[in-house]
Amino acid sequence: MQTILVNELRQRYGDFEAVGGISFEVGEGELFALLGTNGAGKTTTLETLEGFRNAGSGTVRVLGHDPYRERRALRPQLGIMLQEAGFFADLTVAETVDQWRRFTPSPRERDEVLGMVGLPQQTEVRTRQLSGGQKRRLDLALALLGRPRVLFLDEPTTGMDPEARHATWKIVRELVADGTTVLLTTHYLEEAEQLADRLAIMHRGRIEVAGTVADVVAGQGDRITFRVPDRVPVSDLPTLCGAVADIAVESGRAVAGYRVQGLQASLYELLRWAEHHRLELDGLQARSASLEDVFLHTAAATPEGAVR
Ligand SMILES: Nc1ncnc2c1ncn2[C@@H]1O[C@H](COP(=O)(O)OP(=O)(O)OP(=O)(O)O)[C@@H](O)[C@H]1O
Repeated sequence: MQTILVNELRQRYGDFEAVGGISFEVGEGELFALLGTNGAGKTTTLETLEGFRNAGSGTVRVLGHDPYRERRALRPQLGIMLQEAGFFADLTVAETVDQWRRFTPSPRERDEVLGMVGLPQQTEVRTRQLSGGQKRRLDLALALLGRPRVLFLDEPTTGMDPEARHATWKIVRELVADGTTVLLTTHYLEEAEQLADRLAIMHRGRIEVAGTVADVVAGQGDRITFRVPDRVPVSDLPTLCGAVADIAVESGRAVAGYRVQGLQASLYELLRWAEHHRLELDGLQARSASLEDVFLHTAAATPEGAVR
């Protein structure tokens, strides 16, 4: 049995289809990241899995349960970190945790969860006085109180400084190593690269690409870029193993960018061309595709407002 199963899920808000028939599965102890452009439908998908919304159509299962209809059975096994924290501003951190402990079966001790998320010094601070990153950490502490089998994290590290983000990644890695299944959404591609066993990139309600980071990046080609030399008209730039240059302007200079299959042969052609024309190639870079390249390519493929 898959811990999380989504099959042909569709969700509408009135006439607007926010999720347009997506499918994916997450196995026990796996971390799956949902990436996507703004408004792609990630939170709507997460809210459906968390049992806050009934599936418009399609099938959704978490630990074998329908999360909306069987919420009562499922809820104690879930940890949920929403995008916006909803704390009582006048309660202290300790009071907030204590209040949540009352509603949680066999909860972790207060000191244990605050220690896990790195807030042991803040017990007497009122929640309204916490920084944005500390609020996210308190939110994570509350999601971990019930030792969840499945953890939903909606942009868990937004507002955190790099140190807090790395500390949070460490906590999440340890939870996954202990067998917790995690579904997270993030806008930080590095977060997905660091944590995800598998990921999916959503755009306008659809999953455009999915797999391991290596799967997703494979087949995207490598990148060669350089500043176009002043005396070379753009129309005279070479093709590299059949690839044509895309021209971008950076700091007032034209930059040629090629998406090529296989760096070595393409670089060889480029360097031979430069040698032949006695050109120095400023800012020459050659590298493999990154998750960011795939993300930007996916977002550009069907821009907002375009008809599919
Ligand atoms: N309650 C609602 N009523 C109407 N439209 C909504 C509602 N909630 C979300 N939407 C719309 O549905 C689409 C998907 O929203 P959703 O919040 O799921 O996207 P997201 O991928 O989480 O976006 P972001 O990365 O910006 O948080 C958006 O266009 C959003 O404006």
